[in-house]
Amino acid sequence: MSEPVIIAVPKGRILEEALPLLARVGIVPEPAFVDKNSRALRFSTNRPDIDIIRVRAFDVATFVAHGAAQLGIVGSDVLMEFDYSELYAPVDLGIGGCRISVAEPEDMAAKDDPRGWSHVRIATKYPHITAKHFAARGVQAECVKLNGAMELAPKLDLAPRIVDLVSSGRTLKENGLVEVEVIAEVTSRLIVNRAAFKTRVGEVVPLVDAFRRAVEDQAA
Ligand SMILES: Nc1ncnc2c1ncn2[C@@H]1O[C@H](COP(=O)(O)OP(=O)(O)OP(=O)(O)O)[C@@H](O)[C@H]1O
Ligand SMILES: O=P(O)(O)OC[C@H]1O[C@H](OP(=O)(O)OP(=O)(O)O)[C@H](O)[C@@H]1O
Repeated sequence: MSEPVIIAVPKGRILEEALPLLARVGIVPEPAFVDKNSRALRFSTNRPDIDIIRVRAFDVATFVAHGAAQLGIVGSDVLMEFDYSELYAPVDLGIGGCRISVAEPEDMAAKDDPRGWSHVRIATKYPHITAKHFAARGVQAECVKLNGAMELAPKLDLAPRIVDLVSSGRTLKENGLVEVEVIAEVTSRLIVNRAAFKTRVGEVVPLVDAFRRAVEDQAA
């Protein structure tokens, strides 16, 4: 038998929604996958031809782009940030819904006019998305790269504004910030390594179809 197809899934919040979706596709990981005490990173599934690896959200795209995994589940925010040409994203999975937005302190927003900005300093995990968003209207964005807790930046004078993911808005509110611009809506996508799509077509195409059907059945 050939090597199993590897599906990369993020270990963060998408995982909770990804597990029922995988089950609808007919893929059930071994019990260690959901065992918080397990330190394993690669897991077998009920399908001998499919293994799952659990990696950080940003790394899902890297593993799949380099062909270390053939498929992956990842937020469209990550795809926008990295823009890997080796990735094909054929299915919107309809999970992990949120948006990527610009936010600033409430008191600042009351007097601020985004149309007057010419240069902005932004704390973010997404410097590429941020720079592109502002460059499109001639605003220069100076980014301070953080990996989390961006909401702390304005009060601690690291940067007056942030670009981060927003879902319920609770994190912004509890940190005295308000959303001033939505950059993009975000959902999770199924991604496929372009080379694997050709070289392992017999394994990859039925899987992509199964994910597509699982999403359509859920929506119906
Ligand atoms: N508030 C949210 N609501 C819905 N989806 C979200 C939200 N925050 C993040 N996501 C989605 O989940 C993905 C992973 O989220 P997040 O980066 O918060 O996970 P994480 O476990 O903190 O990542 P890591 O620790 O690897 O940096 C994001 O890329 C995004 O697509
Ligand atoms: O609008 P809300 O519903 O409050 O969600 C937004 C929060 O969710 C994400 O963080 P996450 O909880 O994944 O933690 P992180 O900071 O470790 O990425 C994001 O970075 C925001 O902080």
